[in-house]
Amino acid sequence: FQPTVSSAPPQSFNKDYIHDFWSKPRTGLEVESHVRICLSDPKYSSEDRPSIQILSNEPPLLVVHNFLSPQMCDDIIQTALQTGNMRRSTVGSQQETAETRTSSTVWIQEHECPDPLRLLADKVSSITGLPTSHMENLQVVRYDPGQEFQMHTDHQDSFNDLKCRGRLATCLIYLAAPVAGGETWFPELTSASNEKGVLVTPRRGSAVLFWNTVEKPGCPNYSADMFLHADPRMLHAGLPASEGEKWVCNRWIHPVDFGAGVRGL
Ligand SMILES: O=C(O)CCC(=O)C(=O)O
Ligand SMILES: [Fe+2]
Repeated sequence: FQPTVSSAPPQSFNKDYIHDFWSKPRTGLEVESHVRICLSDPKYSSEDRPSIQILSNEPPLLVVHNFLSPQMCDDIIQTALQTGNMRRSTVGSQQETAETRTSSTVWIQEHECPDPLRLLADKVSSITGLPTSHMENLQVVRYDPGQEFQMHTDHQDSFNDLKCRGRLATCLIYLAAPVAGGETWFPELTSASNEKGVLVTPRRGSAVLFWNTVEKPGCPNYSADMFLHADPRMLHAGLPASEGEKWVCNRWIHPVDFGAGVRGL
């Protein structure tokens, strides 16, 4: 396989980004080489080399270290703070607060922090093969010690009723790592060497990428308006940190274009 990756400017989705790499199960080596090719575009040459870890190949779960530079992570955190709008995080399409999610959230738009957000969207687009116009605004989340996001899937079947449909894929980035704890835990992704599932340790600038739904673009009979089922294997939790702040941001990708003004769910 040889995915085509264009050097189009980030915001204009170029059809060359489209590839059907994720339409069938892949080996870890295939996933690694796909992601390496996507991120080897000359426009990323000034950045630190990404290093790719495949934590599960089916369903795919990967971590890309150096996805964003430390400076870009700080810029996103500063932008979030400057809005003065951080509020208790919510869950679900009704945006309700819940005891299961105790962090604070703010949504930021691309014009508020252009370079990091464009770069982030562009890389996610090239890896997933989905256009940047299918992405929600960036959700920035701060956890103080003891705060957490209990077990959940990022897609919920009720999202099918929304115009924007569901959250096909997630790119979660650690903007600041706590001193201790705060791992992201995927308990269903067990293997001989990982009986308790996969535990991802937060590291500043690292991205965690995964698909949330059983149906993926390019799969047989896939269409943008089909019913999307949450993949129960992708259950995960943000565990509480015991010391230090943890900051993350989420970029979620939908099967349809949001049109002008990408909003958060
Ligand atoms: O904070 C984490 O480690 C996970 C966050 C998460 O799963 C989410 O925001 O949907
Ligand atoms: Fe999540």
